[in-house]
Amino acid sequence: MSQRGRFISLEGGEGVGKSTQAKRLVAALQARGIETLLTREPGGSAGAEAIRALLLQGGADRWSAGAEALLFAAARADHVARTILPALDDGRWVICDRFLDSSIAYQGGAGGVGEAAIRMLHDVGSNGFLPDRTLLLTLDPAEGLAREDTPDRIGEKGLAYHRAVADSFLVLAVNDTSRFRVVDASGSQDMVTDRLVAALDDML
Ligand SMILES: Nc1ncnc2c1ncn2[C@@H]1O[C@H](COP(=O)(O)OP(=O)(O)OP(=O)(O)O)[C@@H](O)[C@H]1O
Ligand SMILES: Cc1cn([C@H]2C[C@H](O)[C@@H](COP(=O)(O)O)O2)c(=O)[nH]c1=O
Repeated sequence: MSQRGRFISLEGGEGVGKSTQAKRLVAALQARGIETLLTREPGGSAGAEAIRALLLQGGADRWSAGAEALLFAAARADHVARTILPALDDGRWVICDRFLDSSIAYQGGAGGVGEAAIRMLHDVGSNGFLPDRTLLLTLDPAEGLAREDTPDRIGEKGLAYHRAVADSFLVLAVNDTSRFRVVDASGSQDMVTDRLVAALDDML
């Protein structure tokens, strides 16, 4: 039987480079002979991708923060059960572009739902399942938003909301230094990839 894979999430605000770096990280791991699956949230399974369309299209006030939290938790439950756990059980590593901490920072912190409520929904939907390591990419939110050509429904919520998201992410990282690594997202893409690989060094 193969050894269980590792589950790595990439987190951070809008435009910090998560999607770019998730692909680069997969390439770096595969170059080391590690079979790796790239996935994302919201999405990553058929049901979760259908919920993604509901969440990211429409006007900024289409959903309340509470309704958003429920939809993200439902999408995550499907994604964990149908995509993430089977890949880990097969021995593959999973790189996930956003996971639970996005819900805590966006809906829980900036949206005002609260961290405890988000964790409770995650307990119900996904048995409280957590990444082995979370890489938090940090960049000034104004710089990140300026990189986005076509912001989605949540990306359009305004700078104050996104500053609150960035603050919430940092609090999470400071409070759980065993799971989180904070990685500077400024500089060239190569520089950021090198920092991310270094932040996984002890697992390689
Ligand atoms: N190190 C970098 N320096 C400058 N631009 C970058 C860097 N990394 C990525 N970008 C560019 O910034 C934009 C956003 O990158 P990307 O989509 O990877 O960010 P993201 O964090 O996944 O965004 P989102 O929050 O919307 O998911 C893209 O145009 C990308 O090419
Ligand atoms: C998982 C998750 C995501 N969000 C927000 C963050 C972004 O604005 C979008 C996802 O877009 P991306 O370009 O694919 O990163 O959704 C959120 O508010 N809560 C979450 O749990």
